[in-house]
Amino acid sequence: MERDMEMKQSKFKRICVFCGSSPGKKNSYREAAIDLGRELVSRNIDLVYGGGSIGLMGLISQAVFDGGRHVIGVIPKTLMPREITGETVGEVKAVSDMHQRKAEMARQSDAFIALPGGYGTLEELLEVITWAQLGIHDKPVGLLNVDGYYNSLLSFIDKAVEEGFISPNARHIILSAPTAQDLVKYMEEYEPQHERVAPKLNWEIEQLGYPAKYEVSR
Ligand SMILES: CC(C)=CCNc1ncnc2c1ncn2[C@@H]1O[C@H](COP(=O)(O)O)[C@@H](O)[C@H]1O
Repeated sequence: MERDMEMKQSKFKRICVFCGSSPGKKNSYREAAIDLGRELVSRNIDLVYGGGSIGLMGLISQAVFDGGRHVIGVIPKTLMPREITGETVGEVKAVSDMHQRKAEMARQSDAFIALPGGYGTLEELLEVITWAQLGIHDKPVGLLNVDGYYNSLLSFIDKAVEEGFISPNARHIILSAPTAQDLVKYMEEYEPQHERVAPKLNWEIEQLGYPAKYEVSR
């Protein structure tokens, strides 16, 4: 038993989860959000997410909070009224806008996972993939492909590789699996394979809003 716990100890301290502000139609989406929350708890991983209690965001944050791990909700001031996003469990970090929210979520986390979601989730997911491609970070990005929800996105990405718009190396940035257990395991084993195109520090400063004293001259 003790050995099991030991084996489950993660190299990640905090994972950022992007997910729908809606619950989706199938039970499996809601179950996957809770299951991922419990997987993080079992590996002693804290959660960073977009704040609030609506949709899958609410389910995962509650599961991680109930499991006794730290939850950080990063939420723009304009979305803070409870009638918009509901109650946030754990720590709340208020930011000024959506851009700052993404930068702060990225800065706080060691890896990213996308559960099923809509435009917001896709936008957040594609942004961290793009940042990885550019060498802004080298944190693993995982897609929890619940009931094949993301099959068409993955096919589209394969098409983009085939047509020469995404390099085969950059295709490896996205890890995917149908269950939280397998996904986190793959992410633990991830080694970046894509080439870096920019000096890392410059990008970090510009994109992730690092303190001005580190600013580089142009
Ligand atoms: C005004 C309005 C429609 C509010 C809905 N309430 C919301 N509250 C907090 N974050 C949200 C909300 N809607 C979208 N997001 C952001 O977009 C992502 C989910 O969007 P979506 O449901 O996949 O597309 C979340 O990770 C979150 O960062």
